[in-house]
Amino acid sequence: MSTAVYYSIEEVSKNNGKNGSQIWIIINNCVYNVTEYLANNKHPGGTDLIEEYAGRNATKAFNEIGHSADAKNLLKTFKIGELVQNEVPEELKKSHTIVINNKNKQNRNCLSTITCGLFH
Ligand code: HEM
Repeated sequence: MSTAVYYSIEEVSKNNGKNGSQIWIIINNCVYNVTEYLANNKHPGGTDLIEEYAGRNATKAFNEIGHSADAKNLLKTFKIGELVQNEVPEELKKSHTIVINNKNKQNRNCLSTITCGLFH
């Protein structure tokens, strides 16, 4: 059973940290809520670098820095959903698919898995 939640680019863009909104970012085809992470000043690269992508696609920036496996694992903990399929850029559809446990879901079915092209 799939528990994936899908967001449109438009919906993500509303969560840009302005007017008290949360801060969501897109990396690959997934949506992450980084509000708390930034509020607690936890990013080793600084808050500003991520804030620049608030409500937007940060895939290129995230990948180009060459983040560690630890950083990618941390990122997974912020996942709240995925982009609606017809909005996933073509080049990202080719990403390899991995299966991860989605710990953020309210759903008690903790074995339910979702796919996300996070790693190559
Ligand atoms: C929520 C998304 C992100 C998470 C969880 C994250 C996490 C991390 C972590 C754990 C590190 C320490 C080094 C490592 O383990 O690779 C790091 C470093 C860094 N990150 Fe991110 N990062 C995120 C997004 C971004 C974005 C969008 C940028 C944009 C350019 C960025 C730029 C950097 C830079 C420049 C460093 C190096 C800092 C230094 O060594 O002084 N990060 N990030």
